[in-house]
Amino acid sequence: MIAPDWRLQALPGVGERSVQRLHRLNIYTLADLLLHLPIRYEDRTRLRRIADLSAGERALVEGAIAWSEVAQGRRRRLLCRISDGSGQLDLVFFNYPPKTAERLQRGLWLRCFGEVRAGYGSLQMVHPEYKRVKPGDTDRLSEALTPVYRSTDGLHQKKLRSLVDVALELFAQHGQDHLDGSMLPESGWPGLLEAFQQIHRPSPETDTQALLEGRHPAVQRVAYEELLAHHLTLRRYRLNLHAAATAPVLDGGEGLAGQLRDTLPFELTAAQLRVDSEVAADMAQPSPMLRLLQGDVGSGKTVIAALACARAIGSGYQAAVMAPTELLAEQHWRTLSSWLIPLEVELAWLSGSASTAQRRSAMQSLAAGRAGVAIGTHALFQEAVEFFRLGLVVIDEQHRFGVNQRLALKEKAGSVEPHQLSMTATPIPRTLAMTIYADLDVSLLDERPPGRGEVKTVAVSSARRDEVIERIRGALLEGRQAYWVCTLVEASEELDAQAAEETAEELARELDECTIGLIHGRMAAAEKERAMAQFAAGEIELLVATTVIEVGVDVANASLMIIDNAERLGLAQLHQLRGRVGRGSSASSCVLMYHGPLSAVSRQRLEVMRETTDGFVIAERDLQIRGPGEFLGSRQTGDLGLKVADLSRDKALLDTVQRVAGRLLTEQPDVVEALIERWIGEAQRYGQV
Ligand SMILES: Nc1ncnc2c1ncn2[C@@H]1O[C@H](COP(=O)(O)OP(=O)(O)OP(=O)(O)O)[C@@H](O)[C@H]1O
Repeated sequence: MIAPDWRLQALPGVGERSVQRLHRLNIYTLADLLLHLPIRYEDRTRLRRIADLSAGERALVEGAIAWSEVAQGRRRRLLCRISDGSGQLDLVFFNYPPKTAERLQRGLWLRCFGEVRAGYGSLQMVHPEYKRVKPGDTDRLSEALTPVYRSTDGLHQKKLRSLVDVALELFAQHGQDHLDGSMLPESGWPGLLEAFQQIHRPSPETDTQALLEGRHPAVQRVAYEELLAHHLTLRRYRLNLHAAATAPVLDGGEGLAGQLRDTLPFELTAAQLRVDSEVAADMAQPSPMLRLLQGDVGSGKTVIAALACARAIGSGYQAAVMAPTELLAEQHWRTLSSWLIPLEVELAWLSGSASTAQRRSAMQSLAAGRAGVAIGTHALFQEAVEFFRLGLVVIDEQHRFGVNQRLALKEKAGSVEPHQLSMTATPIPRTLAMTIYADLDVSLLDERPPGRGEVKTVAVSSARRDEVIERIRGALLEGRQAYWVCTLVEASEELDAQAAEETAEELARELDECTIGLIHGRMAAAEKERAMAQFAAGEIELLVATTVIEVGVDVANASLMIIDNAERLGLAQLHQLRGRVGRGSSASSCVLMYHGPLSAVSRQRLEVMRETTDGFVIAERDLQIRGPGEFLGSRQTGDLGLKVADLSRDKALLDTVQRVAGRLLTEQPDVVEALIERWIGEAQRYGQV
């Protein structure tokens, strides 16, 4: 602990209202205050001569009031001219309190801080901060640059500054630096207290740009400690979990899993066999499995999930399969039904489009233990779904669920902890995965099932749209199917849906001999399902879609994809979309159609897409081009709850974070506890991360 009482309420002058306001800024403890970094700095350490000022800068000046007057006009304003002997500056106040005009009388010596602007014939400051001082009294000038923080209504900069002051003071008195030089990635970094002082109270010579951009060693030092604390929290969580015998031992399902393998229409790949045995070994343990299955698009993750379900059911337990969208849940339901119903497994389908009666009957069959597998979207599982004996949870598309959802799920299983298998089609570079998913074991499906056609990718300008249309016509005439993906153009789903509708109409005119279908996020679940089913059955030849089809959609006969406005998408999303073709044996193509001149980043992305179809290579390149923010989606990085560290800016720190974390966990558990306590807080705060 840094201070005896670390809550905000314990601070002098902090009442319930201030606490509420601080919460709005995500500040819950004194540590959070220290991690609330300035967004800019102001220099109030030295007085400037008025003659030296120029418009646009913020400066501290002083001078005697030469005259002041109330100017009537469209808006009444108080004008007050000060002079320091070198020059003159006008102070302008609108809507000023009546007392101000009385107070600011000729002859008074004022010290002002504000932004200098060009006025009529002279420089001015509008609404400067000001105070009366004695001429020449420079003793009380600040010694450090003045930080400006992101704030909220009713919480003034002054108040925030004084709270940070108190936090710094308490840290200086009670705070301990737990990391010695050998645990830091670089020598010469400041200690923690010094780092906070340099950030919140920098000396006038400090390179503030480096501070604001996070390159400064002081910010790096804090970011490093924050990353370390997060990583330790996840690793400790995993260690504790492994030590606890709270999960059911699911080792009785080999028979059912074997039957499933025998009835599949294909042989498992070597990678699938390996991952299946990793999963089986975990499930046979009395500590809960927390495994992340990373498989590139089309690598065959669903069958791994099905085998895991079979193992749970064969051991007398139930499984839940959760998907991020209705569309995907529906697809899982179709696939798993076709594989498991022949083995006499009952499935409960918690569809959003099912009638209340159907839903109720599915829930009853789950509660009574008749249904072995429940399938639905994440939202549906949050409702009052009761299980008879839940032993396994499969979560598809890991990166769409934050850490909290991961943890909240456990509650469904009562006193036992279900085994958990997460699946993601977004390959995550190793260092990143190890840092942000340190609580999970990772399995890789790094092999595509045999017999898949190659996907050729081209980038074309929208000026060549006519050629693209002809290409679609050709493919459809050969009996193939195609996707036309409209990417996010408008800020709203509604406008996007509209744009997709218009595109579909346009294409219907241009390709009038073809059957064209439409699917977008604003359609009712049942309508979407119908469109998808028709496409899967070959009744629709060209499917115009928004990015709702990004994940999971699996139609082997579709061998051409046009991505319109491809320059707007990140690599991960492009890769996902492209993964919808090349799922059958015929050769496929993906046309990335771009509009207008390309930015350097877009050009690089399209090049990467042309060069490779390997998701892991793409992920690495994505990280190089843009960093993990875009790569994981801002939600995911946001969900990590990092305040200072930035995974893309600070990726060079991650190796040391892992190495030092390993050492601390084995050699200095007390330091581990202290770091977690200080930066992450107690177990319930972990839930908020
Ligand atoms: N070993 C295999 N041999 C042949 N086909 C396979 C094999 N494994 C899976 N498949 C088939 O490959 C297709 C893709 O599998 P699946 O939908 O599980 O992929 P995925 O990993 O979920 O991909 P995505 O993330 O892109 O949706 C399915 O039609 C599936 O039946």
